[in-house]
Amino acid sequence: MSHQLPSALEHGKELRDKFQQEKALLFLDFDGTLAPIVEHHEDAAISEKMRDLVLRLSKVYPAAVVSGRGMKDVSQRVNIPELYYAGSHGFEISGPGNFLKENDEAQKVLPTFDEIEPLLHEELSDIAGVDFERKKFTLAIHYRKVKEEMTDEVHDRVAASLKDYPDLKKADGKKVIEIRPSIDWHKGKAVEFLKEQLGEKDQNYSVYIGDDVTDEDAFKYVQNGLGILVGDHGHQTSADYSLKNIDEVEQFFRLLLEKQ
Ligand SMILES: O=P(O)(O)OC[C@H]1O[C@H](O[C@H]2O[C@H](CO)[C@@H](O)[C@H](O)[C@H]2O)[C@H](O)[C@@H](O)[C@@H]1O
Repeated sequence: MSHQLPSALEHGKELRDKFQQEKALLFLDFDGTLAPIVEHHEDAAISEKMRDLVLRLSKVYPAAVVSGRGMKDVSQRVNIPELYYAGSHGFEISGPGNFLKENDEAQKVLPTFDEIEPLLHEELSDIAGVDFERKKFTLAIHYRKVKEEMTDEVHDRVAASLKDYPDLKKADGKKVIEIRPSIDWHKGKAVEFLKEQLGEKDQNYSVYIGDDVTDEDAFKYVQNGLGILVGDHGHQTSADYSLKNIDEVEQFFRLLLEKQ
């Protein structure tokens, strides 16, 4: 839980010195970290203030955005062309100079997504408030607007439908079920892959900032560096520091930019 973690803001100056010394690489989640959580996923937006901070930071620390959103979607929302973007929880990665890397194994699962998506629409059609978001390599089923007493039913029906599809698996996020390929790939592995693209040789100290359970894959997997949890997702965390909310993320970014 995040309240057991030291505050990244309170330790800001020592962290800034460490990041400078280690020439840190910066990995940033989008929803809940750069953009506030909102009722409808299509309305999520990064503020001009935050965009400017991320742009300035990326000139000091090579940076990537690592998101559960589709790669195009998140890159358009952030709209800083100089950055790398890992979308669909890392299954698709883009970067400057038309860099594009899609997970080959996940490509083979695309027809299964096409098959199960209409079935799930049908299966959940009588539950008000369910909202689908298809990303290239993952399918989100949002239940933020579903009545509290019906959310277990959404989980149960999705789990039951997935029994016939061993090449897909279910993961949880904030008021969302994420259906992903049953492949050993996640945000943490995407970060390891991105280190090669972003850093110079031997530059692999990574700072990962995220708010959701799916960011735990990155907190756990990132060996050399540290994780900062934004807010509290209600589960155990492998992060090293915490920030209370997006305002604190902004303050932390400002602090990192001091003395440059
Ligand atoms: O990895 P992230 O960049 O944090 O993306 C995780 C999911 O974020 C989005 O859903 C979440 O944010 C929505 C907008 O605030 C909110 O309405 C929803 O309840 C949250 O789960 C996005 O829509 C998903 O595709 C991402 O996987």
